[in-house]
Amino acid sequence: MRIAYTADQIRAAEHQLMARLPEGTLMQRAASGLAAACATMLGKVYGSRVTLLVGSGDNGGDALYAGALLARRGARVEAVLAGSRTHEAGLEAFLLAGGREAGAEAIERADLIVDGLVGIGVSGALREPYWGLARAANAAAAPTVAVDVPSGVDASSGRVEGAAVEAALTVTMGARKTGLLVDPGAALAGEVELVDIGLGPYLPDPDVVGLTGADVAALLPRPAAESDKYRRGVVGVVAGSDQYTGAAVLAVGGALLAGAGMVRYAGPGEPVAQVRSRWPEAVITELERPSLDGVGRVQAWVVGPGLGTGDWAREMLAQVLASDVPVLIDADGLTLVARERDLLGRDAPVLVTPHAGELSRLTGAGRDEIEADRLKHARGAAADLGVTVLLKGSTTVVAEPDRPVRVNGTGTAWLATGGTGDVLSGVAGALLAQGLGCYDAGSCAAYLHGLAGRIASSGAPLHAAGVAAAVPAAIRELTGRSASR
Ligand SMILES: NC(=O)C1=CN([C@@H]2O[C@H](COP(=O)(O)OP(=O)(O)OC[C@H]3O[C@@H](n4cnc5c(N)ncnc54)[C@H](O)[C@@H]3O)[C@@H](O)[C@H]2O)[C@@H](O)CC1
Ligand SMILES: Nc1ncnc2c1ncn2[C@@H]1O[C@H](COP(=O)(O)OP(=O)(O)O)[C@@H](O)[C@H]1O
Ligand SMILES: [K+]
Repeated sequence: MRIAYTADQIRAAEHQLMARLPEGTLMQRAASGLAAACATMLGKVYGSRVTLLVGSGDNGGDALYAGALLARRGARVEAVLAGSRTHEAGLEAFLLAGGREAGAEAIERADLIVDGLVGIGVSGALREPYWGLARAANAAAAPTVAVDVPSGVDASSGRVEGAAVEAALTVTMGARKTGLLVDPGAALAGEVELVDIGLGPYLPDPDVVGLTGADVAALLPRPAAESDKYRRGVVGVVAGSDQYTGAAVLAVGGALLAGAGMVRYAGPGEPVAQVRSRWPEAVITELERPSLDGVGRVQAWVVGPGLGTGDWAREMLAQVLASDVPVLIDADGLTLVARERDLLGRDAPVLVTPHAGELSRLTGAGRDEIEADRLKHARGAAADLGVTVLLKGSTTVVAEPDRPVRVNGTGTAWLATGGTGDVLSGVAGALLAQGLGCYDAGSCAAYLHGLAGRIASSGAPLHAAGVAAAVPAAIRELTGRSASR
């Protein structure tokens, strides 16, 4: 499990630890970890050119002490002092070790840039001259190592107001920061290396959690020797319409390939014909009118993709929600719920899977605002609606009241293509039907879907059906062949 914390949580832990240690100990630990990471990146330290961007706070102090260590190993280290003041002891140590002060032009001659402008103490958009230095570092040929967080990224949310440093590596102190796991911050952090400064015992429950492949493998249901198709989990899919047939095919495919024991599909003539020809495995009910009578028992429903938003769709959604099993609502289902919130009043669990535009419809917040602070809006919606919210996008986040938000970064931007969300709804539905709760089903589905996207893409365009087809390979990659007994 990768865990991360807000700036406030880190500060509180630091205070407790600092009270037990001689002054400056933590910064020395941070600086030696940082210097070691820079040395690895440089390969050869002696004779290399390192430029430090030094802000007015302790983030700059970390950079200066690390710069001193590199200077002692023979690097030519220059420091651009950007703040109205500079960490005094750090600067003294730096100069004593042979480091030199320089102007912004030192950025261009560097082999490596160290971004110590601002860390967890950032507030708002970078001000000048930090802003200009961040841009110059981004434009330079040399890679940048960010100290603690890339300057300009809000450590607690991943939010970026204005410009931020684009790091090749972020060396983060004590514990990961939430903003390193959530876009846009995550995308700017590059690789993230954690330096242990002894904070562990003082850290509270994490703010956010990222599942690893091993975590997902441990959570994924596997068929046992005595399994049968009913006990493995039956998913019901109510998706597609005469106008949008593909959504039905893709959602059913996601469910089948994510390990459902059986998939029941119910819909009108056109999508039925498509699903029947594409997935002979599905058990299909062709509907003359919007009714679940005679469709049979399921352990979870997926409702909404391509369903439309007219009376038929509304009636199907209402009937699905009147059942006593978990329901995943996506796409058009979310538009209907946004119009009629009372539909969500049910006892059994609900997982909603909006993208930012759909969440905007549900909550009234602007789409850009949601994308800038995904955590806040997913958390807020989960609390307001009393459901589990899986917010899709470049970082997918899964929020449920009173639990750390789960974040997923396994995807690829190639997934931003029509229909991939329909596949995700099927995958998550299959996991719900197999007995996972909304929180686990949502976060495991996001992980598998992202991994399947990477497998399907392999650096080139993918299509949604290809993502569904790659789901078994994603599961195999996580669990190994032993899973298939
Ligand atoms: N306190 C400690 O013992 C430790 C601190 N650590 C380092 O200290 C950092 C936190 O230090 P600070 O609390 O001094 O805070 P920072 O160094 O992150 O930033 C504070 C300074 O940045 C300026 N600033 C804030 N927002 C700005 C903006 N938008 N544009 C321009 N300037 C801005 C403020 O005026 C302030 O002077 C951590 O990120 C980490 O790098 C680590 O060394 C671990 C140990
Ligand atoms: N930039 C991106 N990086 C990674 N994944 C992305 C990105 N953009 C979209 N995705 C993923 O692609 C899928 C798109 O789903 P959705 O927006 O519902 O599309 P559709 O309705 O066409 O199926 C989601 O799983 C989402 O998380
Ligand atoms: K920084």
